[in-house]
Amino acid sequence: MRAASGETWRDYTRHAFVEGLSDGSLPNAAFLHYLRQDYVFLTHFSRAWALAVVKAETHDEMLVASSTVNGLIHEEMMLHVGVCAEAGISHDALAATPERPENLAYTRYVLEAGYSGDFLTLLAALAPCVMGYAEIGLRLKQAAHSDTYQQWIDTYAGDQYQSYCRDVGAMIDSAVTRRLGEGYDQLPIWQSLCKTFRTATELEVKFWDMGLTP
Ligand SMILES: Cc1ncc(CO)c(N)n1
Repeated sequence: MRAASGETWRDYTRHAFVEGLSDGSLPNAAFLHYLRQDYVFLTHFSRAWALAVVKAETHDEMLVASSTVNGLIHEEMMLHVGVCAEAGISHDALAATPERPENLAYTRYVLEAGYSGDFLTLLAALAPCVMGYAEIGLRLKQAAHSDTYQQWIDTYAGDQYQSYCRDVGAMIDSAVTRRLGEGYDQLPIWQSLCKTFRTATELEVKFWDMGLTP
């Protein structure tokens, strides 16, 4: 799916916002604005992963989907609450953040994939988020020339997040072959799943664009 998304994957994982996190040149106001939007994003994104629990077929799929829901709500969202609290933004203020249209477009796209699509369509819409941030986190950990955004980088490069990413990847692989068989990439449905993945990746690019325009 990543290979089929072409340039878009690079636009997402090498975005100017990401490079600003890496070298510390990202203005703090842009970072906090992004974090506030991302908190709202994660609220809806957790709901979309909860739909994956509902649409799963096996206990293994349910285990991975429910762990992801748990990680999003108990860990990733709490990181945002903590960083914002240090910057003087209360939990109430964070929850009251007005949602930007770019944010709304992305999360509702993913939720809609879950409401009207099957399990694989939902996973194709969810995958760029988890996979992309894990990839960005690892690269920045190796390349970062500044410690300004170290906590953010460490979160996504850390063992916990990387292990979520591996579990989700393995679960997607087995969910695809379970439903479509080994020759999955010869089927028309595969093209449609790749298109969903690519659209979600484009919406990640728009999310970073939004981050740069507080
Ligand atoms: C927009 C966006 N994509 C991916 C992640 C990773 O969970 C995130 N926190 N926010």
